[in-house]
Amino acid sequence: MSLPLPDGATLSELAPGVTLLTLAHDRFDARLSLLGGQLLDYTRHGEPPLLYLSPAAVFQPGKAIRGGIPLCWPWFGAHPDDANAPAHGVARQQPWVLQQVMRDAAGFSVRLAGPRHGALEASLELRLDDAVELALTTRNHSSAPATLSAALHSYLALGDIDGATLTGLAGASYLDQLQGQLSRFGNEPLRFECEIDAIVYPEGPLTLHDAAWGRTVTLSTAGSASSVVWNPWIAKSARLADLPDDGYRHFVCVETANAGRDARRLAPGESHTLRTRLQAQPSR
Ligand SMILES: O=P(O)(O)OC[C@H]1O[C@H](O)[C@H](O)[C@@H](O)[C@@H]1O
Repeated sequence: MSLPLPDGATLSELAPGVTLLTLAHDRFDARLSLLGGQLLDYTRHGEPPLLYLSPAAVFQPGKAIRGGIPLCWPWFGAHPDDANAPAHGVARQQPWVLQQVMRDAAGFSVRLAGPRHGALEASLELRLDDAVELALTTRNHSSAPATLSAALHSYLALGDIDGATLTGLAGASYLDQLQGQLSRFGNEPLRFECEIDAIVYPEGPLTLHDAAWGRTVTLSTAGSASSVVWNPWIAKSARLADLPDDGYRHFVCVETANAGRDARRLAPGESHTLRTRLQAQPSR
């Protein structure tokens, strides 16, 4: 029996083996790929998109989709001891199972079951209304403790990288992944003027300010003490086949995470939820 879908929710095939859930609401439209359990876009009517989806993204089972909110799970970055394991874990290349779609006056709630990796099992809850909320839960089914790292790898769309800043990092420590160095931010907002790839340890919510579109996006998190800030800049954009050469101008990844020293140890039977809420607002 197929899953009952509320008004405004439809399933279709985006590409061979890639199922798409489209959500149409009076106030916004969104699309979610069951490959990767990945929100691809969310756009409030009359506003620019919240998320960047690369026009050169590849939609193919076994490949990660460049853009939206990929789920890095159950490890972030390179596997700690297997050089052949895929970067950012197994969740983003695998099909997730749609379990429930509900609609109310304000929006949609969606529940997905994710892949299992060893003793770890993932599930995802999404709430889409005036904001976007994701909760990625990991359960350890083993009788032994297990290590987890993860990220909600949101590609936040920008009108233009020029004039974009990130606030909420004053005095925060960070691991510069390009230099392999631990450092600390000063009090100035972070500007984007070159490649950046850092695991940051903020004390509170981060806000991305976009001068070109005159808006801010605030990320409120729970179950997380780290975020990853990434922009590939010019040379890396040119190297990435699934990103246009000027792609770096149109997004910054601000990824709510359990990464670096914020990786978690799950006791037998324990579960952990990594949560983020993305709220866009006009700049004041
Ligand atoms: O190209 P991907 O595997 O999707 O990774 C894209 C980026 O993801 C994160 O932000 C990492 O910190 C970066 O090191 C990586 O380059």
